[in-house]
Amino acid sequence: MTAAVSLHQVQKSFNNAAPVVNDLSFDIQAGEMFGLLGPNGAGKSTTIRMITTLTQPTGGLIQVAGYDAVKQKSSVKQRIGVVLQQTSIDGDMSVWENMEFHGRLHHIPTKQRQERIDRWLDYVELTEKRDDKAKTLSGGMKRRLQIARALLHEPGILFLDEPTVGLDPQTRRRLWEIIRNLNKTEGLTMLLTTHYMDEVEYLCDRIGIMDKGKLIELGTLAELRQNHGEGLVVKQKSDAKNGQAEQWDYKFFPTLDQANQFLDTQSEKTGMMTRPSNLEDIFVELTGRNLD
Ligand SMILES: Nc1ncnc2c1ncn2[C@@H]1O[C@H](COP(=O)(O)OP(=O)(O)OP(=O)(O)O)[C@@H](O)[C@H]1O
Repeated sequence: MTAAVSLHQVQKSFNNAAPVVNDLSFDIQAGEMFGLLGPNGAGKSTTIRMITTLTQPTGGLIQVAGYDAVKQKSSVKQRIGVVLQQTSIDGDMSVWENMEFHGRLHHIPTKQRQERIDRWLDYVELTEKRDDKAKTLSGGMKRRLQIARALLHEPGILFLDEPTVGLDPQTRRRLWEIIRNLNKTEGLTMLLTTHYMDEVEYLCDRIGIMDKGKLIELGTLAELRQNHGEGLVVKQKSDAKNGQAEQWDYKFFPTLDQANQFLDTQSEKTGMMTRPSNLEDIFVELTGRNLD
């Protein structure tokens, strides 16, 4: 079976400097919701820009729906929808006009275009705003408009770069539901990048963790927890006096039971506790860093 997206030893350098994406290989299967997680500067946006044909890799092979992302750009573009951080909507055009303009760019015939505009505006709950100027929309509504617009030519694969960055928790939840439904109900294959752990935990079937241009971990959350340990003993290193941040030591155990047993054997338990491990613990373990 051909993967929906396939990267093989992909590399990207700017101006002959050290690569910002290095030897990156992974596949995304049709219907999968894949999350690329990493701190700022890890190379996530560059990766998504290469897969969506906006930036050319300096090495390796990228295939999307079986087409080469360098040599068969237009075939790739027809099959993908893209919502990047800097994707622009025209603030002086109405919501409907933004959709119409995009539909015309894709040469979608009039009747089909009107039907799809209605369908996707309804899907992202913007029908009531169709005649409002885009600049009057809230941040969450703008993001929903970008998603509706990216779906107008009915791509099979959707790319979302940091879809909920800068949005308040309630607005993020609402977007998550839309994104999840697009994958689970509409069957879209999706790649999203984020530096939010909860976003990945909630939405993604599989997770790739990137750091410094490299893929350092790949699997389902359950697999990552199994690999690193499902139980954790946490010990406070110093208290949070004088405005200092609390510092913690973590020790992974294969299961929570084993973490509990370890704690029982300790004569001095002050400042120690056990809990199930999560993605953030694994990320810190792998990179020695917290995500901001
Ligand atoms: N056009 C460019 N020219 C030179 N360097 C670039 C260019 N685009 C990105 N970079 C560098 O590549 C590295 C990776 O950036 P990238 O935006 O891909 O990371 P990211 O993981 O998406 O982070 P963020 O969440 O901040 O966007 C950074 O060091 C960045 O400065």
